[in-house]
Amino acid sequence: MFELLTPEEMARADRLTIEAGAKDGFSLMLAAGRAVADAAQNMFSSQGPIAVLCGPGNNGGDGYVAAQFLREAGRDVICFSAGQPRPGTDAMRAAVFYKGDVRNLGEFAPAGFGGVIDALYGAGLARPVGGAEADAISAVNASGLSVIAVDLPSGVSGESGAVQGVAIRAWASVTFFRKKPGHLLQPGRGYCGIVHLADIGIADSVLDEIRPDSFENMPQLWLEKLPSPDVNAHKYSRGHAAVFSGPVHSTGAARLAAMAAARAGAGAVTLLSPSDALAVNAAHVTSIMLRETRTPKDAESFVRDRKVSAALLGPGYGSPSFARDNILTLLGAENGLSGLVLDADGITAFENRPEQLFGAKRNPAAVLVLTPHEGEFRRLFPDIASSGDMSKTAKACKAASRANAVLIYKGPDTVIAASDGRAAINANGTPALATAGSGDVLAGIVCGLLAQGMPAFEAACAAVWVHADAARRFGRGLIADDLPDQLPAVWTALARAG
Ligand SMILES: NC(=O)C1=CN([C@@H]2O[C@H](COP(=O)(O)OP(=O)(O)OC[C@H]3O[C@@H](n4cnc5c(N)ncnc54)[C@H](O)[C@@H]3O)[C@@H](O)[C@H]2O)[C@@H](O)CC1
Ligand SMILES: Nc1ncnc2c1ncn2[C@@H]1O[C@H](COP(=O)(O)OP(=O)(O)O)[C@@H](O)[C@H]1O
Ligand SMILES: [K+]
Repeated sequence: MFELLTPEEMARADRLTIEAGAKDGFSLMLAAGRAVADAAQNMFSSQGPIAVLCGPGNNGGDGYVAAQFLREAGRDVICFSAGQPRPGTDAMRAAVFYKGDVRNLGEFAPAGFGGVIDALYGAGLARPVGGAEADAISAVNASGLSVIAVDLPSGVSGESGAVQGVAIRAWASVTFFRKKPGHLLQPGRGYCGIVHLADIGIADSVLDEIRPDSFENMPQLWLEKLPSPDVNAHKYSRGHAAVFSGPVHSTGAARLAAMAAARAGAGAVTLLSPSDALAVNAAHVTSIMLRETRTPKDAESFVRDRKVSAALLGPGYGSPSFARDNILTLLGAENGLSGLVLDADGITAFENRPEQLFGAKRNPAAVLVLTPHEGEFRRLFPDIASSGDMSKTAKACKAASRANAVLIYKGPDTVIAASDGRAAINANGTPALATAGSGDVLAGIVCGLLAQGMPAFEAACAAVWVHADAARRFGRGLIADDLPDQLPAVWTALARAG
C-alpha cells in the first residue's frame, strides 16, 4: 500500500481495470461513492442536513452517488451543482442515480448544515479555482463545519500538493486504491485531514503495468535491507564510519552526527579532527574514536588503511576550500569507501560551482548522498529550486539525477530521491525536529547505515523515518542531543514489527 499514484497513473489504473472487464467505470464510481457515504455516516452528527458540493466531472459523480446512499440511509442531503455533467458520462449517470434536491452552487451558504462533502474537483483539477466554487470553498473554510473531501480537497493538486487558487480544508479525505503525492506533499497535506484509503475493486496487479516509482516512506520499503550483525561480526566488519569535525569553536555538530552513526549500528566511528579541535573533541568522546587529520591526504590514507566504509562531511565543518579538497580527494580515489554523505557546509562549499561536484572524478563504488534543507538545495540547484511548476518530488528526482546522487530534500515533507527516478515522501515527521542540530543527527544516521553496507536509497529512506520516529518517541522538549539515545528503542520496535 505504500505506492503513490499521480493523477495520470490513477486514471491508468482505472482504465486498466475497465479494459480488463473487471469493473465498468460506473461500478468504480458506485464503490467510491459508497466509501464516501460510509465515512460521512461515521463523521457527521445527525444534526442538520449534509451539503454535497458537486463539480461537473467524475469527482462530482462520486458526490452524487454518496448523496444517494446517504439518502437511502435516512440522512437529509442537498446537492449543490457547480455545473451539469456532460451527457453520456459516468458523472451524468451518477447525477441521475441521485433522486434528491439539487440546487445551484451559487445558492450555497453553510449555515444550518451538519457537514459538507466536497466533491467539486479531484484528480481532474486543471486550473486555479475561482468564481462560485472559490466563494463556496472560502465560506466552508470560515464556517468551521466538518468536511469530507472526495479523493482530494478541491483546489489541491494531486501531483504536487500545491494549492491552485484556494482549497478546502478537510477533516478527512477519502481517496481510492492508493494515495496520491498531493496527500503527502505540503501544503496539500495540511488540507487533507485524515486520509482514508478505500478499496473500490481495482486489483493490485495493475501496478505491475503502471510500475509506480514514488512511494510513501514506510518501513516496508526498506525493512528487508536493514543491516543486522552477523553472529561472527567484529567491530570493523559491522562497518567503520568517519565523520569530519569542524575547527575548535565548532565541533558539536560532528559529535552529534558521530554518536548517531554509532547508534545506527556502525561497529566503529571515528571523528576526523583538525589539530586545534583535538583537545575539545577528546574531552567529549568516549566510545567514538578520534584521529588527527591535517590534510586531505591524511584523511584519505586513514580511510584506506582503517577500512572506513562510509564518511560524512559537513556538520559544523566550516572552511569551504578544505571541504572541497577533502570531498574531491575522497570521491576520486579507490579507497574502499562505499558511501560519502554531504550535509550543511559540505553542500554549501559547492555554491556557485556545483559542476565541480557533479563533474568530479568519482570512484564508482562510492555512492554520494546529499542531505540539503531548502536553503542548501537552492545553493546547489538554483534553477531547479526556482522552477514554479515542478513538485518537490520532481525537483528532488531531477537534482538526484544531475548530481548522480541519492538526495534527501529535507523539510516537513522530506523527499528522498535516487538518480534512477525512485522517490519516497516521508510522512511521519514532526515539527519537534525543527531544532538546531537535528539535521546533523540525520546525516549521521545515514552515514552509520551506509557504513554497514545498506544500499544508499534504502539507507536514506530508513534514516529519515527512524529519525522522525525517534523524535516522536521522545515527545516535547526534544533537543538534537536526545535523538541518538532514542534509536535503540526504534530499532527494537522495528525488529519486532519485521
Ligand atoms: N480514476 C479512477 O480510478 C476513479 C476516479 N474517480 C473520481 O474521478 C475523479 C476524477 O474525475 P475527472 O477526471 O472527471 O476530474 P474532476 O471531476 O476532478 O474534474 C474535471 C472537470 O472539472 C473541470 N475543472 C478542473 N479544474 C477546474 C477548475 N479549477 N475550475 C473549473 N472547472 C475545472 C475540468 O475541465 C473537467 O470538466 C477522481 O478525483 C475521483 O473522485 C472515482 O469515480 C473512482 C475511480
Ligand atoms: N516542521 C517540520 N516537520 C517535520 N520535520 C521537520 C520540520 N522542520 C524540520 N524538520 C526536519 O528536521 C531536520 C532539520 O535539519 P536541518 O535544517 O539541517 O537542521 P540543522 O542544520 O539545525 O541540523 C530535517 O531532517 C528536517 O526534515
Ligand atoms: K474533492
